[in-house]
Amino acid sequence: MAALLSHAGAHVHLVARGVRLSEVREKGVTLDDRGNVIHARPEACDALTRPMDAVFLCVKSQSLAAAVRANAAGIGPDTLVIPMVNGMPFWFFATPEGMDDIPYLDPQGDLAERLFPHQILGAVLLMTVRMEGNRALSSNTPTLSIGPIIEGADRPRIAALIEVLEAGGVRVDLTEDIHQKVLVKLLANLATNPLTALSGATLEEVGQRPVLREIATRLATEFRDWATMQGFTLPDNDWLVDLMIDAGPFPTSMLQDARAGRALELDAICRAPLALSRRDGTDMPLLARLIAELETQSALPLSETALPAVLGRLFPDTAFSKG
Ligand SMILES: NC(=O)C1=CN([C@@H]2O[C@H](COP(=O)(O)OP(=O)(O)OC[C@H]3O[C@@H](n4cnc5c(N)ncnc54)[C@H](OP(=O)(O)O)[C@@H]3O)[C@@H](O)[C@H]2O)C=CC1
Ligand SMILES: CC(C)(CO)C(=O)C(=O)O
Repeated sequence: MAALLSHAGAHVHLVARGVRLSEVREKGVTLDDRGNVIHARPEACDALTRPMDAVFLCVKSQSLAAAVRANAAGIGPDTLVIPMVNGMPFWFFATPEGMDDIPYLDPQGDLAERLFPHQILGAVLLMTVRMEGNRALSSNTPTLSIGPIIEGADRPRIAALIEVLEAGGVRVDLTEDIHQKVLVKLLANLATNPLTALSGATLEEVGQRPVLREIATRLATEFRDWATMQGFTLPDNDWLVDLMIDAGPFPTSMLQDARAGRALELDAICRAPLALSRRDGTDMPLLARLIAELETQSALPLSETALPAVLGRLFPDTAFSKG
């Protein structure tokens, strides 16, 4: 994002730390989008020191609160704040009066304390990017749905932001229904990410292997049942299977994290939806068992030999583990 926006002429500050900060200071940033290489030199810093027009939060969901705390000086009362993260958003039940507490998403209240609902733009980013050294490798045109999360957002500021994004080559869809769009993405993430981190399967493999496809669609059904109760209409399981097959041999972001031994985004993608479902009187028993398995395994993803026994525990009532 920093490469695209700087390249289009915006004055971008890029916050980073450690080795990454030194690299960005020395070499700038490089985006390679299917062979189209963009190099740019945003202003690198270890924290923002004065209010920005807009702040994109591009960290993993579990790092959001710390990033906002460290960069509070960059967020004035009118700064637009765009959290570009997967998972259940901390702002989902915000009202003009403030943020509602969602388990796991803002444990110390940092986000609720520092951000006003009117300045937050919900976002769903469709982009498949991975870092290779200092280069970001992208395999699709970045597509961003953004939308205010409550009434009363600063429309002229949002229009100016969209102009900058589009000048950078980001396809932007300004939506009045960002809650719905976020849940559609979360349906895909919840049904596939934890399962791929456990099994090592790519999206295509989950769509093709009967036992994995069955688990993914059952997870989606559990989540859809909760969302339906909340008044949302989410796509059906055929949509999910098509998405997985169409994605090809793509390792989800959570599988990439598992392979690299990094922390998984389990709070936002799994634990928070499960807690909400229980709070609202429903449950997601299969998701609960999957979380428990992920929590107890010492190394992820599992080997092909270890996998059947674990899949058997997910479905104690059937012989699915043989699939
Ligand atoms: N990659 C993708 O294609 C997509 C990702 N997403 C979502 O976007 C979000 C970000 O993912 P992604 O970009 O892949 O994650 P990465 O882990 O690649 O990047 C996050 C970066 O944030 C840095 N960081 C974390 N906290 C701070 C801080 N306080 N100050 C400065 N830097 C910080 C990390 O630095 P360090 O290395 O020092 O820890 C790391 O470089 C996730 O929610 C992901 O699910 C959504 C759609 C697509
Ligand atoms: C591709 C997709 C939708 C898979 O759930 C994703 O967002 C991810 O890998 O995190």
